[in-house]
Amino acid sequence: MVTRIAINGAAGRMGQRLVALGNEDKDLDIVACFEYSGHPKFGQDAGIVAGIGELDVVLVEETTAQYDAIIDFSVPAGAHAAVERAVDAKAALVMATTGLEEEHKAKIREAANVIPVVWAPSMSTTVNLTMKLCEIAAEALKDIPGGADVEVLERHHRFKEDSPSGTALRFGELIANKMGITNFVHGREGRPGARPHNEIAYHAIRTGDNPGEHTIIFGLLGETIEMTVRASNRDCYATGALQAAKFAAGKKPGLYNMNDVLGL
Ligand SMILES: NC(=O)C1=CN([C@@H]2O[C@H](COP(=O)(O)OP(=O)(O)OC[C@H]3O[C@@H](n4cnc5c(N)ncnc54)[C@H](OP(=O)(O)O)[C@@H]3O)[C@@H](O)[C@H]2O)C=CC1
Ligand SMILES: O=C(O)C1=N[C@H](C(=O)O)C[C@H](O)C1
Repeated sequence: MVTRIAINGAAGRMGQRLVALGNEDKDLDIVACFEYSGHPKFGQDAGIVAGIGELDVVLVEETTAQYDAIIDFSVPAGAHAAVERAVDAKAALVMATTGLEEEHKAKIREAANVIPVVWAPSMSTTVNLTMKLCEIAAEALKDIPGGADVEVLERHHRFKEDSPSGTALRFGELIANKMGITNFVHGREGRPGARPHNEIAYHAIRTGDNPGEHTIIFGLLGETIEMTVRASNRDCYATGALQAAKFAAGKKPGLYNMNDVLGL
């Protein structure tokens, strides 16, 4: 069965890869590509913008095309619009945008009462697998004598607008839940004093064109374990999101994550 998809933020870095890879997938049909009307590429063919030649799908704000799923990699305002579009169209929603405010998150949760929603800060297989591994480590180390200090480092391209990454925050949340940690800090400066155990620190690095890298450190007295997961390009996120769209289309309403999609 072919899944008809719409892509929101289609002229962006991720949007272009979704257009290119979605077009190669015989089980998918790209029927709509959304951008906001002020975008410099608005009205242009989405395939040309993505560098794959004409697709006959133009960057628009509205469409009469019917779609089974909408994939959103945009900005918070764009994500808000994507939720409304999905609910109006009774389509599945794949929500990938990070840096959302509580009002956007509440809207996504509310939408999941009426449509299927896959929502994840990273659509990458290896990132989601690393999250599982970190949960195992956190469970094993939570009561270790001397304590285990958890620090989450992330590196992304200089254009990234939110910080720390949604993925870093999710790593912290999952580990904190396992270890009973309640304090979170962002970097350190001055003289903060000895590190308390009940704390996870995030460190966000922004350089060049890095498509995404996360290192999770569990530091003990006498030994350290670190897990690093690194993207070589954006296709790991795009293929995951396309897989999520196929998974969600036709599912019953509810909130799903990439573990559901990937069977992790
Ligand atoms: N979950 C995951 O696996 C991943 C999530 N992400 C997240 O996806 C988001 C997008 O990343 P990326 O593609 O690198 O960012 P880009 O800025 O390259 O792309 C976002 C696109 O959305 C456009 N846009 C802005 N406002 C709207 C709107 N109201 N409606 C529709 N489109 C709009 C932007 O236009 P303009 O450039 O003019 O602002 C741009 O074309 C980020 O939040 C990022 O963190 C990224 C990779 C993986
Ligand atoms: O903006 C990006 O590029 C990425 N954003 C996501 C995040 O904030 O976690 C996922 C990925 O790391 C790439």
